[in-house]
Amino acid sequence: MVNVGIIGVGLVGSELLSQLSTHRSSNVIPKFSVVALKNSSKQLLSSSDYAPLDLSNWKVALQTHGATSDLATFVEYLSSSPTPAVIIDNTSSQEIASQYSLFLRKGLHVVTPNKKAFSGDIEYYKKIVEEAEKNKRSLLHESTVGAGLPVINTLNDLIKTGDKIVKIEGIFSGTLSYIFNEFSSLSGNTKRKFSEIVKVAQENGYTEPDPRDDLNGLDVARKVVILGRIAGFDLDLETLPVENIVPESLRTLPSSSEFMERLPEFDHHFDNLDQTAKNSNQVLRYIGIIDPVNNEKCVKLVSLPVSHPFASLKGSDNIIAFTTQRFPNPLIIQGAGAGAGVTAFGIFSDLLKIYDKVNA
Ligand SMILES: NC(=O)C1=CN([C@@H]2O[C@H](COP(=O)(O)OP(=O)(O)OC[C@H]3O[C@@H](n4cnc5c(N)ncnc54)[C@H](OP(=O)(O)O)[C@@H]3O)[C@@H](O)[C@H]2O)C=CC1
Ligand SMILES: N[C@@H](CC=O)C(=O)O
Ligand code: NA
Repeated sequence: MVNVGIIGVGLVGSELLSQLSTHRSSNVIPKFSVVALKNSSKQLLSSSDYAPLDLSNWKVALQTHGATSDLATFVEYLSSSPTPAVIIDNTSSQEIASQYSLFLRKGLHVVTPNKKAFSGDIEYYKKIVEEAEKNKRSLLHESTVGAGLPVINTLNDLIKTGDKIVKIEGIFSGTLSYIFNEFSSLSGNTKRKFSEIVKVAQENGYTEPDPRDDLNGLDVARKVVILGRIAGFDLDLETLPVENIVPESLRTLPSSSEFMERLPEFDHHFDNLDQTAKNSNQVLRYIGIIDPVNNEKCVKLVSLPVSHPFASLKGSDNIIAFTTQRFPNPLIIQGAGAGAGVTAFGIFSDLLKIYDKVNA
């Protein structure tokens, strides 16, 4: 049995709990026991015998019986588990990401869709990767790129088996994929306004808590940095060229709701960009590139001909193309790259890897 503590029970965390609960009830011998839950104000720990929490009622239990949130107590409880324990960080918090080093030293495995630790300070990134290895603990983050799509796993396998990366490029944002697939096409469908499409992306659970973190290119930049580092390039958010498509006067608005209210003022601006692309029979797409051969590493909005593979995506699909020494015709991964269900799937598949490892 692997004991699990979950920090962050928002969109992704709630879906993960639902998937774990279904898994538990359909397996004769359960693999996981969720013994601790936490959001930013409350936490719920099981008893000293680490009995599984009742997942049919966790929201009410956390709200009514939860103690005041305290990370030190939470970590102490999990690290005293008599069986292997995993901490899952389903937040986008820098504060939690900066504690992975402690979690690993306390003997916990770490699984997360939070990109901060892997795309932030490079020394901290190297330190936690080393600490995981030294302490023989897993530090898995498949859902940080392409949600549940097997992107990190594939890249790790390519690198560990000695392949050489020639180029990585793709559409790495479910939000920006959805927005431009809907907004910029050459088909004659009745066109929706840019701001309306952003709103639907938010309602569908694709966006970051503040959609400006998608539109400013930062979320894509983080993913490019994460893949670049795994591929052996010391990429940094500070130096990576990033095209920010948030209209300048909306960048400093204090809340995401104010931003969403004012975005319609710029619908004509996005219409103009689209029209310019259309004039040369092209569509707009937001892409990321790591191309060491041509020394190009960046994220940007581009116009592509409709015959380009990135131009024909659907919904929130991501597409990631790895060109390598062994795959001169790129190895391509494509599918839904955002949303609670597919993100929780990636976290769950990381958890299963840990279960298999500790039971090997
Ligand atoms: N949505 C998607 O498609 C994808 C999301 N991700 C990543 O998944 C993560 C979660 O996203 P999502 O579920 O949409 O986010 P939400 O905002 O819905 O949920 C975040 C959760 O984290 C909790 N939280 C925030 N800060 C802290 C803290 N310091 N201590 C304890 N709890 C905290 C919040 O608690 P409270 O409510 O009390 O503040 C809330 O429960 C993010 O890192 C995101 O980038 C990755 C891939 C795809
Ligand atoms: N906001 C992100 C969610 C996944 O990382 C996206 O749109 O891709
Ligand atoms: Na992934």
